[in-house]
Amino acid sequence: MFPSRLEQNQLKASIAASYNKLYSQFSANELQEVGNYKLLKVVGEGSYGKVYLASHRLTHQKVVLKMGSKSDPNVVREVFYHRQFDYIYITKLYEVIVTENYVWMALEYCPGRELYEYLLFKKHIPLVECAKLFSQILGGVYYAHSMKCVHRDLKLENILLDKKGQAKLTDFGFTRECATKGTLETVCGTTVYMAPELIERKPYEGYKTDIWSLGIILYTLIHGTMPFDEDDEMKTKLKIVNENPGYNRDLIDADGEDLVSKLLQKDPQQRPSLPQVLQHPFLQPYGISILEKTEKVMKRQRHGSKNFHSKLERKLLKRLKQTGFDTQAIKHSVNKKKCDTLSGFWYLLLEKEKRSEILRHPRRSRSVLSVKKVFDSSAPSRKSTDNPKKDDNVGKTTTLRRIMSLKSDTASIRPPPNLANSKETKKADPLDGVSSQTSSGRSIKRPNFFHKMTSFFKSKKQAENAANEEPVSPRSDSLDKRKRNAISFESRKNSPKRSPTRSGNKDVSEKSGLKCQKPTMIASNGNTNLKAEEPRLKKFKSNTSSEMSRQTSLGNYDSELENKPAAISDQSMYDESRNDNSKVGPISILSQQSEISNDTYNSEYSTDGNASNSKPNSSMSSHNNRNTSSVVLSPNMDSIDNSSLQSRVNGRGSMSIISSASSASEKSSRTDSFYEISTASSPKTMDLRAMSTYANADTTVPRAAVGSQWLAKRGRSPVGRRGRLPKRNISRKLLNKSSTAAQSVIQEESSFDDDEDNAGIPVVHATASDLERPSGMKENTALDAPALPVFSVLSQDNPLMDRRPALFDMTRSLSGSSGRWSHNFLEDRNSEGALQPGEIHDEHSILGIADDEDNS
Ligand SMILES: Nc1ncnc2c1ncn2[C@@H]1O[C@H](COP(=O)(O)OP(=O)(O)OP(=O)(O)O)[C@@H](O)[C@H]1O
Repeated sequence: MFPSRLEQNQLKASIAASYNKLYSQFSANELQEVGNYKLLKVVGEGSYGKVYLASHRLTHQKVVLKMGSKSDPNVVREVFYHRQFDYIYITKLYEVIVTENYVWMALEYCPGRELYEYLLFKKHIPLVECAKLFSQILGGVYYAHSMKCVHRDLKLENILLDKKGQAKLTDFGFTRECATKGTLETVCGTTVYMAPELIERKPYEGYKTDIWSLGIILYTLIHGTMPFDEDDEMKTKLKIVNENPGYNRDLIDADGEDLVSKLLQKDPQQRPSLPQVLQHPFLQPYGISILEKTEKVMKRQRHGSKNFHSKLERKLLKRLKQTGFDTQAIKHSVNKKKCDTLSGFWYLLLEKEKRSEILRHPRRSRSVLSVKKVFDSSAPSRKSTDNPKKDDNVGKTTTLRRIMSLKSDTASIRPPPNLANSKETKKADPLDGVSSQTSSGRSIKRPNFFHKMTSFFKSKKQAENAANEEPVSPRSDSLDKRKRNAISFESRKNSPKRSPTRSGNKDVSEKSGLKCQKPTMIASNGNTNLKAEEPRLKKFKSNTSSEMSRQTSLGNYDSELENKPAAISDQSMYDESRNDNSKVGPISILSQQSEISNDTYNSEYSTDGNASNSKPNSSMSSHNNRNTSSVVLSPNMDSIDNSSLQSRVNGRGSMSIISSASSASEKSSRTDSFYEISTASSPKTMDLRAMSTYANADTTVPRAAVGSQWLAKRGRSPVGRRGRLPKRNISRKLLNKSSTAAQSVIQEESSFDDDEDNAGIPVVHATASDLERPSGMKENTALDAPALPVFSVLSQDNPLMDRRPALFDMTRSLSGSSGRWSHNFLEDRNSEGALQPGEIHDEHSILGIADDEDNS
């Protein structure tokens, strides 16, 4: 029967509504999904855009999605190196999604955030905790070095804390391999972390400059201030080259000072090797154990230990196979480190399974029966944790009360919320677990006997607290002292009356906008005084690009920028567009939209992660602001009101322009991480490769060529999340035309290809002795560059103004089912000298490590 008119109208309305809904989904500006990941919230902001917390749609595992521009060579570099690292102290890169304009990296989520923020929160880190965290950092660096990779931008901001509070190395944007070059020339990093030889523009050994940066990190962790940090960048550099740092004896002990001074030797050859550092007394007992662990992992990987060998992996694989998955394809992706959809899925599923295993078989230490065991085992662990040097002393008095008393030293220092609430933290250290439960007041869902016991002793201990105070050790004493200082400082902070000094600080702090004045606590006779000259801890983002003068070792960094008004205006335009983006409304989570998006992502393009379109919702923005605020949380936070924080955030655009335009000014000294391109080389064409000289090709990833798009892109980079220019250089020196002949090669790694050609390719690994390069060894010229695949420089309309590596013209998602780079980039171009599809082939993976393994 023909529907009535009313029914017809209803049907029409329903169709129209569906149609409109579909249309609005298509035209939605807000980015909600990328590949298989649903964006949840913004957790940070990198050089090229926001960093999102996301959930993997198939496994519901949390990851971080970091956006990078395809046209940024550092992004290529980052992915290239990062995906080869598989170690517990390095953030895991699960998947890489390449869209039309962007590269998205799905990374292991580290809820503890940056070590920098943690340090700001704690003001300075107690020595024992320093030893532990620093050993973990060393573990990550040692692993990377053993694969002949140097990080070159080691700093507190590039170390994250995972859910267990473990340090993890991240941000491999400046990384390069040293297998083909003994000494490097390209100056990159962050000024305050730079070794003297870098400042002096000497050829340098990458390993040794990393060790210097580690020294800066250790010093800063202990003191809460940086050893060489002046408002004037030139002064900072002079200090780095000529002066030794001063030590605060209240904060550092003799071992610590010894280690820091060794790491900060001006002569790179005098700096110790990483195994030597890890064996240093200051780091014990953590150092040795991490050294052994790292070497074990390296050995296993070197010998090609295979994935899918553990019981859990085999079980999981079997289940997948039964479900109809192509397990061969999964294996292939994982073994080849493709970082595509399949390997991302596998890693995340495996993690989920591991977690379920742990839940199914909880640790005995958490059961009622193991209370005694926990407490017994806690004694030596505490002994080694809190005061390794007083082991004997502690060993004699391993009573429960003693343990709790020791515990109180660290319990007074609040960890970041997500660390405090971390179950894993408790697992890792039962005593810490007790502390976090009780001090954070976190309600435990099912209090068991262990928890009851804990609370009982805790309350008893509190009652007897003052009376039971025991002198423990110099180190613990100093912890106590600092704890008292911290408390005293807290009470001062809360006091409505502020000393003139502090209000003075507030002014400085508010005016400067960028620096966090950090009062130093000088404990004398139990009293806390504020120093008139207060050191500070600033955040040094890799956020500006400065061209180091090649004429003078301490020359003007910024002269180049003055000649680049276009780049600066591009920058401001970009800033404006970013501001606009932040005004967009909330993202709604649309189930239907998700389905549609998924289809899209499974097609050739995963998704379009267009930053200009990826408009975060207001909640995201506000979260981001919160984020930013947390960055400027200083010890002096009582003196920084919200408005000043906000003004800093808002003032970033102009600040970034000023700082990029100014020369060695005060501002530029604060925004001083850069990647110098003058010694870098442009991408190589096949033709050029044959005829060119490769002078100064310090890297093997693509570099800016004459008037390259990269320059323009960098110029339009968003303002860094801390109100400064993006981390890496904005001003890349324009190379003259001939300099395009100075080439770099993209070392295409085997896993981007599907074939098995590279099976059995030798893997280069460094031994500890390899890492000690003879001082006289010079950097190879680029002629020594390995015979690796080369991508041509394909000019577009204007060959001078648009030279960029063809790699960036790819239009196929890396995470696509085939995982092949598209050959589209070879088309529609002035293809003189262009690389033909057949020429993209597997080459020796210099860094190829064998197979994945279970680091946990
Ligand atoms: N794996 C992660 N887990 C949690 N947060 C992360 C992770 N990676 C990055 N973030 C957050 O995102 C912020 C920016 O990330 P990151 O520093 O790696 O980006 P970037 O592009 O290198 O930025 P910049 O160049 O400004 O340092 C970090 O400060 C951190 O807060």
